[in-house]
Amino acid sequence: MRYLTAGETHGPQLTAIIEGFPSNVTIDADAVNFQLARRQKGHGRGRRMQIEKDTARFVGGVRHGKTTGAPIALVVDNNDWKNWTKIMGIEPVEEEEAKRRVNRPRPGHADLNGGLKYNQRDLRNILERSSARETTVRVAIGGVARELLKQFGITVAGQVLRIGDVEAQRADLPLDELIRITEESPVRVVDKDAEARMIAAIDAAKEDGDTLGGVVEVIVEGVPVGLGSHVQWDRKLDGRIAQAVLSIQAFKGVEFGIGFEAARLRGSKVHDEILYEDGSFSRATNRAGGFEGGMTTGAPIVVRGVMKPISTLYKPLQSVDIDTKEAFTAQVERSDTCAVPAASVIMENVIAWEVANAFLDKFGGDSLEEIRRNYEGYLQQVRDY
Ligand SMILES: Cc1cc2nc3c(=O)[nH]c(=O)nc-3n(C[C@H](O)[C@H](O)[C@H](O)COP(=O)(O)O)c2cc1C
Ligand SMILES: C=C(O[C@@H]1CC(C(=O)O)=C[C@@H](OP(=O)(O)O)[C@H]1O)C(=O)O
Repeated sequence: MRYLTAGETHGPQLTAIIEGFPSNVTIDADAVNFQLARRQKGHGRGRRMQIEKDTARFVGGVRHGKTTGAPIALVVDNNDWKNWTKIMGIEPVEEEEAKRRVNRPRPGHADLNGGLKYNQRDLRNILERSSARETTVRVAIGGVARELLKQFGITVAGQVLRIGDVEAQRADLPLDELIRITEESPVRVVDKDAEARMIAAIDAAKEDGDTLGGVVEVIVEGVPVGLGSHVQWDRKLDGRIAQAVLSIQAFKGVEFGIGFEAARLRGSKVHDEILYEDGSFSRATNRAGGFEGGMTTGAPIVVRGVMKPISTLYKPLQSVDIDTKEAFTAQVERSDTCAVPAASVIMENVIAWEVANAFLDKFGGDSLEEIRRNYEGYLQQVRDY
């Protein structure tokens, strides 16, 4: 499977096309929209989230609630577009005022690199596309992927582990409970004490015109052994997941299982011993986070991602005016203070897509029925091994 997205943050809509999705999968539009609603929540978001009410509009590939095997096309409208029609319209505009030109690049955003690379003197042409607004459709795509995963009992959930210097106690709960509890938290944690301190830290950063990043953990349960492959670099599923996580705007690091901690431990404290009980293989621990050789071990996938602090600062950093080349502070665009809770939902959904894609690579078929036959045959092979 593959997908492409298009659209600008203040343009009319974000658009996605998914190619290669199998037929006969029930698409619960409410479940997809639930993912979009989750992405809009979280303490620390700016005013934009009050303007938008994101919903996915399916415009191809789904009929009477089921996929047909044709490309799935979906659209998320930007409510804010009505305030930007002149500035973001296709037609040329003359007045400088109507352009809302950006000429003082924000350190940490895509503005300067993008301007130089695409030879754009209005950095709005860069920020409009680099904006994390694009993640609306990626979350909708993840929501579609989850509809396939659901058929095979695969569940994805996330929690925030850190915001700035406040660390939350990691909750080790059944995933449905984790989803239910984090859903009620404005910072997507289970640890109530940390929740209060995280909210206070976000408020303090906002007060100072500053921003905060953090750490997010995502868990995938119900994956069979053997998704991904050791035989070719780009078929390693941990590698694909890492790329997907790092493709989320502002994500700068990724780790699996005990992750970077492995660097300071001996091998005996890192690897997961192999057991054979009740007719099947298992592991004493899951320090590897569900991967060996780029393939799933059958244990839950455990991935953490690091999000840097938002780069638009209301007390802006030093920058340079691209016209005069004079020192100036960076431009201030309406912005979030902290988007780590929202990013946890994005991370869940981009990972859901990668797992669904690897699932199809392994059990590939054009219809759900064909995939199910292949899947069940493989499970029998594993049982008989
Ligand atoms: C959910 C979410 C919301 C974001 N909101 C903002 C924002 O309001 N202002 C901002 O400057 N950056 C925001 N970002 C981060 C920028 O999009 C990102 O830093 C920029 O595209 C440059 O890419 P890079 O940080 O990956 O290098 C957000 C990121 C995410 C995931
Ligand atoms: C629109 C979203 O996030 C935006 C991501 C973003 C950025 O620079 O990445 C900048 C802000 O855009 P605006 O200036 O329109 O408020 C965020 O609100 C969203 O998540 O749906």
